[in-house]
Amino acid sequence: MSKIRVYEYAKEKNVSSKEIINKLKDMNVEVSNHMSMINDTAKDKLDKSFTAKSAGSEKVAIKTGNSANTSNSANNGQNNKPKGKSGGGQNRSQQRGGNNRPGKGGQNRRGGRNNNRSQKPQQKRPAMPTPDKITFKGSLAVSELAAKLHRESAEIIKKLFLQGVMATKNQELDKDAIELICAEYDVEVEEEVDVDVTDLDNYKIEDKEDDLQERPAVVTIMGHVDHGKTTLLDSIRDTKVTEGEAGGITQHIGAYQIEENGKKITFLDTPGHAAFTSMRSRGAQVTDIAILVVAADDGVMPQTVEAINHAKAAEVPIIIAVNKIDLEGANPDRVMQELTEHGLIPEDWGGDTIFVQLSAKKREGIDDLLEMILLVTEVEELKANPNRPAEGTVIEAQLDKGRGPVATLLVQNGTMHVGDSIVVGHSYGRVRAMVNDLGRRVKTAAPSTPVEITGLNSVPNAGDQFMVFKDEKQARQVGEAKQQRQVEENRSSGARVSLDDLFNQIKQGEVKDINLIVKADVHGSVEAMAASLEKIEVEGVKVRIIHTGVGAITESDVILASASNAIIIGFNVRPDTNAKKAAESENVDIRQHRIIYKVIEEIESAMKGMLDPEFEEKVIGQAEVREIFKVSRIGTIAGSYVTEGKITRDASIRVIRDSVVIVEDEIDSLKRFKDDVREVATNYECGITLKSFHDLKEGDTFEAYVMEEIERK
Ligand SMILES: Nc1nc2c(ncn2[C@@H]2O[C@H](COP(=O)(O)OP(=O)(O)OP(=O)(O)O)[C@@H](O)[C@H]2O)c(=O)[nH]1
Repeated sequence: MSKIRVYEYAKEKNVSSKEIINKLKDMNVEVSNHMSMINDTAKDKLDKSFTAKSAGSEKVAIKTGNSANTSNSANNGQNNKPKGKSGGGQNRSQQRGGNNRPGKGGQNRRGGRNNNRSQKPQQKRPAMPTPDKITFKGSLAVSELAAKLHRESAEIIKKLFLQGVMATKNQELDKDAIELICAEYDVEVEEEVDVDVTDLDNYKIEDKEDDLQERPAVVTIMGHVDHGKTTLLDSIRDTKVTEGEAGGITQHIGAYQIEENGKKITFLDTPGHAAFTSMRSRGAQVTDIAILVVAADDGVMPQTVEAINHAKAAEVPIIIAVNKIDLEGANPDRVMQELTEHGLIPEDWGGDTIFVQLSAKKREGIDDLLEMILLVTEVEELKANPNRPAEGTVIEAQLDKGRGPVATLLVQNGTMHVGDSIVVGHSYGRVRAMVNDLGRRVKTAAPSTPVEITGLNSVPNAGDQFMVFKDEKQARQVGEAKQQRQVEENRSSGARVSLDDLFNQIKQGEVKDINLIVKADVHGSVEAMAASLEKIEVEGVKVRIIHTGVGAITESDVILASASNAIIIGFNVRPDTNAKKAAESENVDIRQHRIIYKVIEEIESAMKGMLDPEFEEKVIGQAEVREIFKVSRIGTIAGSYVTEGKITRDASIRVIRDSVVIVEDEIDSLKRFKDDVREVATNYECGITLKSFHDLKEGDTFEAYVMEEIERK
């Protein structure tokens, strides 16, 4: 038995030694380098793999009609046989001999075929085995499908033709056509779909039927204005929540849970159907049962009908609470009658709608209502798997000054634990602390439980989906990808909210919340302003304060504004240089004010479409105070250096100290040396005195601005 070294074999086959080493490794034959010996068994295997390979390459040769090349390359292989190794193994000489002895073609298929082919090239193409399965993305051209099936395009074209489809080689075939053709060859087809890493649906865990357990119903109370939604929610909470929970302080977290006959019911504590609908518009379905409150003295009103339609669209069972039956003018029968017109027919009248008569104010009939809720819950067979990572929906979220982003989450499946890694809408983090509706810290939250959590890196939106990930790293990756996606979407949409076109965007339904970032010089102002701004509501559009802070407007404020489509309000503070640049490139609107009511007025009138800025402030230059001269008769002269733009005699001046506007004033005198001048340009020194403010300090900055009339769009 003779042996051959890797490099020799490689040379013989006209391939690199590396390729041979890899092939041997694939065959589990250990070789250390190109000098290693290949034993006979391994060589046999290698020979076979080369035979198979060359059979495959023949297809190409035939296709190009260049059969001579194929034979040449076979010859080359022989010619490259290492010298001095003539005894180079019987195997080799046998194989080579195969070429010389066509009659024994079976020993060397390649050689045999080559010879045959040179006689009858058209017939000799070997059929590559049809694959068991092919994969594709989107669509395939006929030629691509042919290649995947190891067939000629003509064959596929013919098959298509027989199926009544006229196609050319380059024609794109859709999924159906691909499947049809593959079915003829008994080949399985799999469509490769790009997985969207930001889509939480891709991470959803399917529960086995056996793992599902009963869960409490999540109930929303809807109805017309003043029909008693809040009173009903309050009376349910007051009568039930504190029972057995002595000392429990109810807390408004957007939802609460009560217990009736040993069973829990979760109420979304957001009166009106606004929450219900806005969540649904985000694709979140949190409600299992809708309670429709109708005042017995008022009957069916426009919002009652709206509520019915929303509940029907969401395919949520409706229980009618006929409220205020304590009133003299109460007429429950009329309510029932009116509701039949909307397909809600009481059981007594042959329908299947549950009606409960109650007085939310007098707390009568509450137990009946709860009993009916439990009944519907049973019928609906509401289930979840508590033994898996949690997922659900954001009920409410806001930024808390002390605790950072705070979100009330409704766990809809699984159980949430403190410490869980979580992705919530576009934010993510680890559940730092969980508080229930009684204000108590809890460690776990089972299905249908509302909990308030902290630990997120930003404020999510109501209606956002959340999901707990077992792997913290994965949670972070998904969260970061989602955040990045949002930044890109906002950037590409280019439709940043600016106060000037806010009204149009509201009208077109593009804006539902106005996100604001509030920066001010002192805590008190931030708080006062945030509180007043949050109260503004025009046409159902609300102000949402997503971030507040004390100090200059920074680049990170601008980036946050850009990512969340927010407007920045600076109260007595300015953007620093980087923030200015970022705001320009990111197209973020920064509004600067010195009087609180002006801020409120501006936002409110912008929302009403009445923003009418006829004049706009234009900053024309900046100067740095380098030296202070106190002159008894004149006051304080600020020896200044113009760093940007120009300072003009008639400009208004803001004095900025540590990024905070400390005063606004007028120029009293502007001098170059001893002369009064009308303006001083960049890189020139000048002496400035102000009309009323004299407490200037070295390092102060003068910002010069003029009011310019602007053209309205
Ligand atoms: N007599 C009587 N008055 C009630 C009853 N329920 C509510 N009210 C009164 O009706 C008025 C409106 O009640 P709310 O609970 O604020 O009504 P609402 O539907 O939440 O109203 P909006 O929040 O404005 O949509 C209040 O003055 C309540 O005291 C009731 O059962 N009987």
